[in-house]
Amino acid sequence: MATIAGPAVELLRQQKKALRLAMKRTLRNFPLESRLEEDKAIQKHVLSADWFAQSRSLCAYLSCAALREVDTNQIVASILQHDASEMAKELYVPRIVDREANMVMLNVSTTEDLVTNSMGIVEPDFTDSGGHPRKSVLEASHPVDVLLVPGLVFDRSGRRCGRGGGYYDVFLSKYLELVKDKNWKRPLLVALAYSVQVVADPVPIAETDVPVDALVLASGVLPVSDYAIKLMSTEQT
Ligand SMILES: Nc1nc2c(c(=O)[nH]1)N(C=O)[C@@H](CNc1ccc(C(=O)N[C@@H](CCC(=O)O)C(=O)O)cc1)CN2
Ligand SMILES: Nc1ncnc2c1ncn2[C@@H]1O[C@H](COP(=O)(O)OP(=O)(O)OP(=O)(O)O)[C@@H](O)[C@H]1O
Repeated sequence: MATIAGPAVELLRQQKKALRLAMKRTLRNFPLESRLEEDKAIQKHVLSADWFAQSRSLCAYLSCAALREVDTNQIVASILQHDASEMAKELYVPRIVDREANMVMLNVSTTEDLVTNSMGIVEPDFTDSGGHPRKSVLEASHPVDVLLVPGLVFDRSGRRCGRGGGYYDVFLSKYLELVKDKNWKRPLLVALAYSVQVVADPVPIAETDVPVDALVLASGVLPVSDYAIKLMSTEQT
């Protein structure tokens, strides 16, 4: 096996590296006004979706402007600033643990819980303001309904290429395993992407890459898995 897997793995690594480089260039050339326009439209689609309104617990990434990630500030603010008439939603956000692709999703209840780390990414501390450890989504007594994931390149089948850390792939495989073990309802994996981040050719993937169920684009919500098509069928673009 090793004689076959070796060169194949190396080829895939090179293909992904080239794809990431090309997409970073594309994003640099994507005009700011278009980016802001799409940020607004994408977040509006999320905020007005039934699957979002009905969700009680979510994981979401905290967008990094320098990385030109689709903005999640309005979504995060909306989750944290529910008014008395609405049911509160629980939010978990990523926190890097080490350089070995380990990441946890920690519960936060206010934007004051978030601080910018050395990589320019906003993250929560491991402990809350009272010094108590924050709850990890892996320790929660119930599953999240929706996971909003970042990424660099996507195709229309939901294949995803991230920044190369493997953080999301490792976390998602762990989390989906837990969901299966507990017999929980599977969460919807939803990626937010600018129009230029969806490519026509299939994104090269390995067995460990976890595809998403749906993409939210400026043009609308695009469910891609059978699971998402069933759950989001009224919202296809
Ligand atoms: N907003 C956000 N939070 C996240 C992620 C993410 O992609 N976006 N992650 C998802 O994994 C984890 C952090 N992983 C990261 C991986 C790479 C870079 C980064 O700055 N990469 C540079 C290149 C750095 C280099 O090659 O030396 C880049 O992509 O331009 C940032 C975060 C957890 N939190
Ligand atoms: N479930 C997993 N278990 C162990 N290693 C993994 C797993 N998933 C990915 N990796 C490893 O992580 C590294 C980066 O993977 P990949 O290129 O798929 O990351 P990415 O999707 O770009 O990043 P991210 O998931 O952080 O957005 C690879 O060496 C890959 O083998």
